[in-house]
Amino acid sequence: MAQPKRREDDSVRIGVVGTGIMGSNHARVLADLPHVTLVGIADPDNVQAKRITQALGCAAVESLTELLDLGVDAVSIAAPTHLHHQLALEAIDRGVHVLVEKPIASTVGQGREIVQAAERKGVTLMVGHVERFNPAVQSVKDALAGEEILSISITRVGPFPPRMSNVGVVIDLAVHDIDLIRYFTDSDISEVQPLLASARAENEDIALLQFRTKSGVLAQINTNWLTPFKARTVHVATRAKYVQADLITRQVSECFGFQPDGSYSMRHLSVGHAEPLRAELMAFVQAVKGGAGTGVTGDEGVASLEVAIQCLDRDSGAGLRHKVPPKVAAVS
Ligand SMILES: NC(=O)C1=CN([C@@H]2O[C@H](COP(=O)(O)OP(=O)(O)OC[C@H]3O[C@@H](n4cnc5c(N)ncnc54)[C@H](OP(=O)(O)O)[C@@H]3O)[C@@H](O)[C@H]2O)C=CC1
Ligand SMILES: O=C1CO[C@H](CO)[C@@H](O)[C@@H]1O
Repeated sequence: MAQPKRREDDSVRIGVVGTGIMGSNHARVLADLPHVTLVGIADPDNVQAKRITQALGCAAVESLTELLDLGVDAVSIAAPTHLHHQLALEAIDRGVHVLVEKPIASTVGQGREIVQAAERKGVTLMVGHVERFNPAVQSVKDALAGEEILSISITRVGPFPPRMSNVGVVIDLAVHDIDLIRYFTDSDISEVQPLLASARAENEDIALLQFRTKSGVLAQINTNWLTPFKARTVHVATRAKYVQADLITRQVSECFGFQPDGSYSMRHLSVGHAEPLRAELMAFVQAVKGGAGTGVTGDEGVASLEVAIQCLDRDSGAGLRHKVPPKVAAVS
């Protein structure tokens, strides 16, 4: 068994809440970060928590309350989305800094309550929109500096994650890209035109979303849980360039120098190698220690969730008719 990591004098004591896909990754990265002591992991599934804590050398507990009782400065909440509100409020109430996975909560009202509670208690609140720390996203953002953006098109598709419950593709996946559209344009979204359908899953699993930002940029998101492989691409047209990125392979290129005869030049852009989650958690630790934060704030998390909820509210509902009809029992 690995030895428990000793607390360094200036280290931040952090606990992880939830040891599913994302929580295991938070724990793995935090255990390896300088100036951090991974105190423990809370998950009602104690078998899973113990498996991870034995490898990382920290405590396994069954609830956030027990984790807080161990004495932590901060928690990273990676439990299912519908629990973010209750868990974040409990941690904040105990004066503990919070990184909460995206989306900040299930409803805008809950998200705002988390933001207000953090402000009242004077604790750091960050939302885990990890794509902001994807080096390919950084490269796109750099390429857009000083450009007049005209349109953005983002695709985020893949197979249905069987463990998924309570949320559909808009809240679970499109919220990443709503955040990216707001980030790339430095603008809020003012118009929303959604088309949703629920083909195989209980909640919407196909979403074609169109937006206009306050700054006048047109944007679209194509997301679904029907594609057998994962794809995440970004295309941005500006007055002078066309920037394209594959967020998985981290290849980013730009076309420029458009000529009247249709010819143009193209170049590949340099992209860093940092692990996005490590960069995000380092930013959180830095913010907890009083440094300037570079992560997504609670207000930004709420703003992106608000647009996602508008998409759900404004869809006509007609798409739900695409649902696979229940099998008719054979007549004997
Ligand atoms: N930023 C990103 O790219 C990603 C973000 N996420 C976000 O992370 C969050 C978790 O997703 P994911 O890891 O896929 O989900 P999982 O279902 O894989 O894991 C969630 C874990 O939390 C546990 N849990 C349930 N209730 C509690 C509780 N009260 N306290 C502590 N743990 C609890 C679950 O246990 P049990 O199974 O027993 O219920 C499960 O082990 C979601 O909000 C999701 O949106 C997810 C993937 C990527
Ligand atoms: O990006 C992601 C990968 O897929 C997961 C399941 O749909 C999401 O929760 C997550 O945000």
